[in-house]
Amino acid sequence: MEKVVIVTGANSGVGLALCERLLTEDSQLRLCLACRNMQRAQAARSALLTSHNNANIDLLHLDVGSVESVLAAAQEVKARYNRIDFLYLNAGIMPNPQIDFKAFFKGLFSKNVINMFATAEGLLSQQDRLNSDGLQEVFATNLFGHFLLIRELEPLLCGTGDTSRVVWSSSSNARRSAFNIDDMQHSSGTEPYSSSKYAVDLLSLALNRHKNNQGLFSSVICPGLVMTNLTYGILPSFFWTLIMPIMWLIRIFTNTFTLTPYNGAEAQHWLFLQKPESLDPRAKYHSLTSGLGKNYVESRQMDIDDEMSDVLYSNIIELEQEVRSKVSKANTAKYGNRER
Ligand SMILES: NC(=O)C1=CN([C@@H]2O[C@H](COP(=O)(O)OP(=O)(O)OC[C@H]3O[C@@H](n4cnc5c(N)ncnc54)[C@H](OP(=O)(O)O)[C@@H]3O)[C@@H](O)[C@H]2O)C=CC1
Ligand SMILES: CC(C)CCC[C@@H](C)[C@H]1CC[C@H]2C3=C(CC[C@]12C)[C@@]1(C)CCC(=O)[C@@H](C)[C@@H]1CC3
Repeated sequence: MEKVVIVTGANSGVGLALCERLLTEDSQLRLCLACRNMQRAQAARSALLTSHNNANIDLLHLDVGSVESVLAAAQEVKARYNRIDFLYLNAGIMPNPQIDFKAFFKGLFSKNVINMFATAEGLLSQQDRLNSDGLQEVFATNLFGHFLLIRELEPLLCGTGDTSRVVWSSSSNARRSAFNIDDMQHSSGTEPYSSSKYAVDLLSLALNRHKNNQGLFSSVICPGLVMTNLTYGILPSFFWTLIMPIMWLIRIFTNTFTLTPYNGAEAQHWLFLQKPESLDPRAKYHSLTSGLGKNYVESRQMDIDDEMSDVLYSNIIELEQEVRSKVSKANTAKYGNRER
């Protein structure tokens, strides 16, 4: 039977490279590119079809940062497919990143230098804002929209008789100290990216606890530092190209500088080939590239605990209920009590 695979944010970077790799692995796939911009999605589809001309590639309009878009996209998915084998939750943003150059130069001469390059700890801050649903944009995009999508697609992910998999794109930048359970959207901090990725780690653990018995398995990956639109938002692409030899040098010491989207998609590709029962719910699967350019995957234990992950799960379910009731009130105001 053909596998149904959905990839969010599939039109560029690691998501697009993953699609390419999955089609090379399994030419019978039914692959769905879930993107917010249909022109870019169409371009990605055309690019994939040039190397895989008989591939089954569908497009889906999905803005994970918008509740209305997630609900509409989920309806469309349920109309098109009767099960989902893999849901890659890859879309992500890091808006308005700022580098703390003072901390960078201080870090260069400290014994923590390798960790600094691998995790960017203490180097980056971002400016977040509220979106039109009244949610913090980074939280809404990197976490909540994807969670709502899973909830909407539960009939296709849970209890279909087969196992289904969700694979979250987290980061080695995820840090417990950037996350506050009393402010899960990170409305009053300066590290919304790190906070949202730490919340992803917690949520994946909770999903496994709540859904494994229904056949749904959740995993978390980090693609390493990859040259994509996300990193070109931190420093311009010409600068990254200029310092590429330095990056290859650093790779010898950290292995986390995967640098190309193809290398970055190693862990997502590897997970596609694994049996869900063999995976560790407390592990993050890292794409790594050695100094000699060899790709491999390493699982590392996440800094998470059951209690916090359970509290976050309940808080997010609560937020989901609030959001749903807002949507239903807005619909009643717009259409009256008529069936829609
Ligand atoms: N690059 C890196 O070094 C690292 C990346 N990651 C994670 O990997 C994932 C992929 O990022 P990467 O490939 O690097 O970056 P890109 O910016 O190249 O890709 C991000 C993708 O997500 C899409 N996207 C963003 N916001 C939304 C939205 N609201 N709805 C739907 N799609 C959206 C983008 O679409 P559009 O083209 O329309 O903007 C794009 O296709 C992210 O989750 C990122 O956090 C983790 C660690 C390191
Ligand atoms: C290498 C150069 C000489 C100088 C680059 C300094 C910084 C801009 C980078 C050092 C570590 C990088 C890093 C990220 C962004 C760019 C750096 C801060 C990430 C935060 C990008 C997104 C992620 O999710 C992380 C895994 C990256 C961790 C390392």
